[in-house]
Amino acid sequence: MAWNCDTDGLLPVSKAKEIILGAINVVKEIEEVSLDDALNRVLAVDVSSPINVPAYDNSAMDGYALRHEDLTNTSQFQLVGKSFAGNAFSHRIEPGECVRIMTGAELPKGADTVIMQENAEVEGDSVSFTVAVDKGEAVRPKGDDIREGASVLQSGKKLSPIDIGLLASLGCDKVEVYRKIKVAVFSTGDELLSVGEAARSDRIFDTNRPMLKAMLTSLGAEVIDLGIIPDDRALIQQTFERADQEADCVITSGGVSVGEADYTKEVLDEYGDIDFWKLAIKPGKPLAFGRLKKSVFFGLPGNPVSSAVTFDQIATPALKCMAGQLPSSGIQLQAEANSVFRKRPGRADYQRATFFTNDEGLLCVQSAGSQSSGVLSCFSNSNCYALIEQERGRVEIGENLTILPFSSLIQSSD
Ligand SMILES: Nc1nc2c(c(=O)[nH]1)N[C@H]1C(S)=C(S)[C@@H](COP(=O)(O)OP(=O)(O)OC[C@H]3O[C@@H](n4cnc5c(N)ncnc54)[C@H](O)[C@@H]3O)O[C@H]1N2
Ligand code: MOO
Repeated sequence: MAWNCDTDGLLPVSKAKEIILGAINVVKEIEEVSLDDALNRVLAVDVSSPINVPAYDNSAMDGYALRHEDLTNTSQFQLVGKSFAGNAFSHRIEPGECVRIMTGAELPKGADTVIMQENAEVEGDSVSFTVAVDKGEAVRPKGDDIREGASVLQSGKKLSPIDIGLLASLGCDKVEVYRKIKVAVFSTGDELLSVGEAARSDRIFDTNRPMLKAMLTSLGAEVIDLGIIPDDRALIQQTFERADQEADCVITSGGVSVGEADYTKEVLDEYGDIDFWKLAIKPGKPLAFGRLKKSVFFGLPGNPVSSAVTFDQIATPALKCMAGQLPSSGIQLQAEANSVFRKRPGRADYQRATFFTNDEGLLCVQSAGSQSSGVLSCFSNSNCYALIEQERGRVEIGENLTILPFSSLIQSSD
């Protein structure tokens, strides 16, 4: 499994993903949660519908229900009653009769068509219609949306608000989901301060841990926050042992490159079976991955942009798979470069950028500015990656580029 970067060059991103996906296990434990607690949980069973939706033929409009064939014989219908949602007209309608009907109300027996009230003229009990309609007009037939027994949602689906609505329409008040994956996170580095501590001119705030915790929460994971661990061998070892005991996955940031003042590598060499890779990705070249005694481990690079991009592009697909989610591929679009994108061949570059439609309706993309892996502000102002492939060099204005719109993990879209 080891990939020796020194002799074989940089490890391609696709190869790294393949190795990682081959090394992880999907959680097995299933739990039942109420529909109110099901948002963003991963469905552990296939769901088929216990009922027809809608449960009965009903009207899509406020209007008049009638037999379509009668429209060829008469222009005057006799109004014989009313059908309200939840309070239906109980008799069969006979030839030449119509029933006043409200949106959602059950269609009277015998009726097959509804004409909206805007197209009706009413005089006492006599109704005539001003337009011709097709049979079945404004009728929502029983089972039109979902037939009883039909497959509705597949195991592995992360439940969205729409899925919650769909399950509610079936009357499901509980769903079986995989338990949340537990992910332990900590940062290493003597230069780090926790947010809330007083700023110091010789320290930086721990940016990665709150950012990674937020991304993990968006993913639906249970986060175990182990804080900032100083550069102390015994403390780092203890923290790895605890994290490994408590979590399915352990994520750290920093200390995976070639720096000296760091014990992470030493501890990991003893405690786990970890490979230190040099990935063909920018930002985020140094990355560690492997197994601890019980859990899997991702050592993300310390620079905040590198940490976020490697989490998003490398760790996220693996964590989704671990959580039982079906594989999904994000949207890729082609856009025209509206600015120069500087790049040297050698690594796939996930540059932060903004896409937009120009006055001619053409999809364009503009660099978000600094591509330094310490500059989060440009990341925050962007809405996509401009993905410049491994072997490609500088991209000139007017050339085509692949863009990857950010997922909700990176950016809120509204
Ligand atoms: N001689 C070389 N130097 C470096 C290489 C290399 O190949 N040869 N790789 C560079 C690349 S690429 C990256 S990325 C960084 C990654 O280094 P580490 O993962 O070992 O991270 P650190 O050295 O600990 O920190 C890098 C940088 O990030 C800051 N940092 C660390 N943790 C946090 C945090 N939690 N919140 C905010 N900022 C953090 C740290 O202060 C450093 O500025 O190495 C390059 N060097
Ligand atoms: O990951 Mo480093 O430059 O690619 O920040």
